[in-house]
Amino acid sequence: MSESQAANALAVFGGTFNPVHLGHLRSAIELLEHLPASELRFMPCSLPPHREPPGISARQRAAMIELAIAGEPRFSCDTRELERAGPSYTIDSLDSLRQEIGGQRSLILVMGCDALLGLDRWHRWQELLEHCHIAAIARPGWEWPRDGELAAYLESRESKAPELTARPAGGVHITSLRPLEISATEIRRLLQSGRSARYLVPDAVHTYIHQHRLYTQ
Ligand SMILES: Nc1ncnc2c1ncn2[C@@H]1O[C@H](COP(=O)(O)OP(=O)(O)OP(=O)(O)O)[C@@H](O)[C@H]1O
Ligand SMILES: O=C(O)c1ccc[n+]([C@@H]2O[C@H](COP(=O)([O-])O)[C@@H](O)[C@H]2O)c1
Repeated sequence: MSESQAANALAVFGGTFNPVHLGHLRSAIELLEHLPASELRFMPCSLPPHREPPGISARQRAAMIELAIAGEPRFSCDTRELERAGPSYTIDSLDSLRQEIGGQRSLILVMGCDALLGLDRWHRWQELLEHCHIAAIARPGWEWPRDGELAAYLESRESKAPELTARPAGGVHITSLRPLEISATEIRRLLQSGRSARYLVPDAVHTYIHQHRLYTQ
């Protein structure tokens, strides 16, 4: 594979993004440059398959992503999960992404290691790596799973970054990036208790949250 093909990898960062914050954004740019990928798409889910429905609409969560990424040409917001009814299963999105980009381009699903540790509870989880690679961001305190089916599955597919960009799918790469201990839960809690979430989210997201009176109850 040529260098230009390798640099053409597409990274997709799925999440509830309720709201998107600087932890997501900084990790995304560091990961994009580490892999490297030519573009990274944030893919907000509509109905999270595995947790309570977010209190605000998927359109509002996507609008905040659009505000957060404005001016960064390597980032975009992929709204395909907003167009589907029912739970936003990642396998369905990967199917649809493959139809869009074809079978040859490297496709890298990005997640935090907390999400990776629950991978064996995802819908049709053992098919995910037929469609994509996984790049997982190691967060402080994270440990590689020691035993069980998931541990063996991940270990047998562990790959270095250049292996992810050299083929379309099938590898698992775990990398430590600058740890920013920010969570959407903490942001919602701050706002619910009347405190400020400023400087944990981009200013434009902060303004949007206040204009739309989000997370106040
Ligand atoms: N500070 C962070 N640094 C790196 N990755 C993160 C960070 N926060 C969340 N992630 C990852 O981003 C993805 C989407 O996360 P999500 O939208 O649920 O954000 P969150 O902050 O974890 O939200 P919540 O607190 O509501 O669970 C997940 O794979 C998660 O592991
Ligand atoms: O497909 C599934 O069964 C599945 C189960 C749990 C989580 N996911 C996806 O994992 C991503 C991270 O989820 P979350 O809850 O950390 O925002 C998000 O894109 C979810 O849709 C997907």
